[in-house]
Amino acid sequence: MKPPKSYAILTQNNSNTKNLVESLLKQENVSNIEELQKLKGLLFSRSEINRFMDEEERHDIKILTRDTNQPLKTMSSGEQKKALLNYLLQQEPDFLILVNPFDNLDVATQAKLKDQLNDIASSRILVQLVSRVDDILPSSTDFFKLDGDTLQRYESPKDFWQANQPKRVLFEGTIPPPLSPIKVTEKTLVQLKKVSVSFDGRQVLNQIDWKIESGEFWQLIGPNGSGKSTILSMITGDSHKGYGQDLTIFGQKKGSGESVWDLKQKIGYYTPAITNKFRGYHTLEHMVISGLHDSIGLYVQPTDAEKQLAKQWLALLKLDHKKEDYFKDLSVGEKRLVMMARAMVKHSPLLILDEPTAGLDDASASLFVALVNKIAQESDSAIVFVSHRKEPQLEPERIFELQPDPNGSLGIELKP
Ligand SMILES: Nc1ncnc2c1ncn2[C@@H]1O[C@H](COP(=O)(O)OP(=O)(O)OP(=O)(O)O)[C@@H](O)[C@H]1O
Repeated sequence: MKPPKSYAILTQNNSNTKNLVESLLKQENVSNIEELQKLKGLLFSRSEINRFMDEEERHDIKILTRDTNQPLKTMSSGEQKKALLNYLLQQEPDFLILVNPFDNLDVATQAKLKDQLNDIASSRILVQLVSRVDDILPSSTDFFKLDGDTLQRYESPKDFWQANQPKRVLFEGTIPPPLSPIKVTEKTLVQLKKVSVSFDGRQVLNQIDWKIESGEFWQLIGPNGSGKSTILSMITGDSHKGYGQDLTIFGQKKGSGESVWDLKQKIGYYTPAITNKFRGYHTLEHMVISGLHDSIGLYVQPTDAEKQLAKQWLALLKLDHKKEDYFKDLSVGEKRLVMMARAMVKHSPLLILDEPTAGLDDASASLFVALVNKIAQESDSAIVFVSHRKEPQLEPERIFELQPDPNGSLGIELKP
């Protein structure tokens, strides 16, 4: 018997992924993929995990975590995805829609999930929506590209692969300088000395020593659950686990009465999930300028200098023609690029980028990485780039790896 069809849909920055997914779930007719009409589909995506997380936090409804005490929010990405896939399969859907299934997963977990999905593909229809061509499953039988709302079908796999080889984006232009540089006197921005963290008696970090100095470009790597987010949240002040530890940030020992506002002022933080907080009517220009004020939206009239700066950043991202558009009307990929400018506009002394390329298409990821390299070269900001994916163009000077161990992860510096 022939295995079921497996559809691969390449999404790009302008793709209306949400509309397509909604139509498929509502069992509506979607042109070029009519065979799925009236079949029952379920969704495997980051947004579904977020929805279940919300249910848990707001209404105390535990669905994916029925069999454990641990809240979904505190699980590693691999643990969350596993829980969601099991839950979906129990409901025996006719087809599964997979949106960027490998994002946020470490290499070993990606390989495991890939095997599992290839197995599922032998008995169930899969519809993959992926923004990176490398993520397309070998089981794919039918190939598409989503351009806005238009689903374009390729005649053959060969046509698809010929048309969609990832291109390297070369970065042109220079990074706009900050309006008012933020002064830091310390050379050492962050220092962890023998930092150990445990949750519910389980040790996650074991005696971590790490020093981040002004202007350094670090990549932080480590498998799912090794403690990367735990370290970052101690640095940004979002976790109380830093107290009582030997952790010094911008010259101030954690727990010595440092101001969280002062800390936030000096740290630029970007993770794709932040994008969801900005749902109001903010123009792109105001979005970029709001990065100077650390606010969601702008409550004061921007100055001419601020407008000029926003214009330069938007030009760099080739989005200047949309500066008066509303942020909420952009595609996901375009939103990410604007959020990236927002995080960088101030030239914070420390810039933390937490899996920033997740969900971007190949061209935008390449642009993003080129921009980060450029910032590293041209500015005084220290950068910590967290990523599972090997971004071929990324040029970190130093790599810090968390290596899991039964007594908590060890922190080791690797050669780039
Ligand atoms: N508040 C918490 N309560 C219980 N366990 C937690 C809590 N926060 C984190 N953990 C656990 O600590 C471990 C490290 O989690 P962390 O999120 O720091 O890993 P990570 O390296 O960032 O993972 P990923 O790459 O998947 O994001 C995981 O096993 C997670 O389940």
